[in-house]
Amino acid sequence: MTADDLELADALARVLSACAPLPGERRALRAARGCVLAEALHARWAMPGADVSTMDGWAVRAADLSPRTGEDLSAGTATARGAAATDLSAETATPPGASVPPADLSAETATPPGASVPSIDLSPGAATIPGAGGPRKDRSSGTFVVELAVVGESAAGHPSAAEVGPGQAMRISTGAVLPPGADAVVAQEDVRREGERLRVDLARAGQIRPGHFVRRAGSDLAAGVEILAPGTALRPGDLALAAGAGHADVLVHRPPRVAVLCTGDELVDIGCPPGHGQVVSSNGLMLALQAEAAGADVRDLGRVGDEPEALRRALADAAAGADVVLVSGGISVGDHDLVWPALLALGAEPIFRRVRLRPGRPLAFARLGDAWVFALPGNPASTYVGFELFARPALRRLRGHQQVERPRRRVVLAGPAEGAGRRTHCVRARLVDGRAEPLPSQVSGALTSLRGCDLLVLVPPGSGLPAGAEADALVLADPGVA
Ligand SMILES: Nc1nc2c(c(=O)[nH]1)N[C@H]1C(S)=C(S)[C@@H](COP(=O)(O)OP(=O)(O)OC[C@H]3O[C@@H](n4cnc5c(N)ncnc54)[C@H](O)[C@@H]3O)O[C@H]1N2
Ligand code: MOO
Repeated sequence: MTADDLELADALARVLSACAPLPGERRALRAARGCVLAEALHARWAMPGADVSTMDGWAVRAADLSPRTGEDLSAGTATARGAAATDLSAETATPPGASVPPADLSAETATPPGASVPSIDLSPGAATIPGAGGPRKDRSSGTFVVELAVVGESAAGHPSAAEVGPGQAMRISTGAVLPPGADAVVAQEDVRREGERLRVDLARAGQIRPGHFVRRAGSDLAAGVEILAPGTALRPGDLALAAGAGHADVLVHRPPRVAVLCTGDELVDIGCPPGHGQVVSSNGLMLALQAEAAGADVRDLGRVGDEPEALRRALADAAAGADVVLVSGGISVGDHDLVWPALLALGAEPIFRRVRLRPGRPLAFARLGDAWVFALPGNPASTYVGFELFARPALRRLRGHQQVERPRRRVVLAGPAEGAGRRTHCVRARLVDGRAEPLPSQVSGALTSLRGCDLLVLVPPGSGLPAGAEADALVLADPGVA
């Protein structure tokens, strides 16, 4: 027997248990935004594929700029006391007055576990700063410098096979592969090039440890790891990740095909001035847009009059090739409400006929051929609410989403909300200063009862709620965001 007069949760449970994610189809990445993955994606290679520089500068051996093991830091001739820390020559980029950036010791540049890190104390008062080529105190600036010989270049897309030997430095650009022999990068702001010599100001460059300004091979992703799980709703960043990790297309759940049909002799097309007793058919537009926003491919079948044979044909046509049919109007009990009898005449399997909801009580759900049919009441707010509460979760389930309902939020009412007796009253509201302000009209036949609607406040069965009371609400969109 057809279920009738269901509680909201019961009706939704029946809808969701009926609908399962649609089969997968392969899509180019460019066409997969918003789709839901039907497979696990793995990285086809490590990222980055090699050690690369994170700065424009010079590839060096960190040991050349660090104290040698066992060196007596206290007995040297050079002293850091009073050393000026900045080199404001033309080649350095730091503007006058700007502070010298500290060495980048973030996770990305940090020394790998197990590597030994010689420490250099560059503070005023520290004794000596040895270096491979012999760090020396610059007489004019008073700072400690290491001089390195310039050898070649590694540019992005043009790796160098040449080795950086002790006492040497190679020009390197951001994203370029670290050449053999080098294990760190000094930013170009921290050095001065003098012909074929490179002068590294140690007070300015800070501690240069192996891995400094280097993004290690595989530090982002190791080859073979899972990058995106099945069920992921794909966003631009996810698709970029898939591309970078070696994928040009993805297996996603096929989007549901939705047919939209409006019924009623009184309806006229959008753009036509209604005659006496006529109404512009706005529900078809609204449902098509709501379904598209839920990720469906929509076929708008326009309108059909209140004539049984024509209605049966239109419904059969709508169901052919559709996963979901959204039909508006003609689902109440009047002499001209012909949708339910037409569905039964077509052999549809009824699932439920009515829900304890206002607006949207005469709302039916059935299976016709291979399509799920939502017969939504014709009043515009009833159509809208019925779609949001039942059809949208169904479309999202078909599309493969795990989260199918609108986010729920506990809200405080800025004004009283009327109750609907034995029914849950789905009050349309705006979000104003964090509170739910019921729209002035709650008439289900009034289009203004949808204007600027941010929230559907679920007022439980009963006599209603006063201003200041709390209730659950479905959040339709961020305020002001389409
Ligand atoms: N005796 C009873 N009468 C009604 C009951 C009931 O329980 N017993 N329920 C009422 C409730 S609640 C609703 S909701 C409506 C639903 O009726 P229908 O689904 O049959 O809708 P229609 O009669 O076709 O239209 C209602 C209303 O909406 C306008 N409409 C219809 N289609 C469109 C469209 N495409 N675009 C814009 N507006 C549309 C239509 O002109 C009517 O004004 O039944 C109550 N009656
Ligand atoms: O159920 Mo109706 O949708 O209240 O107007």
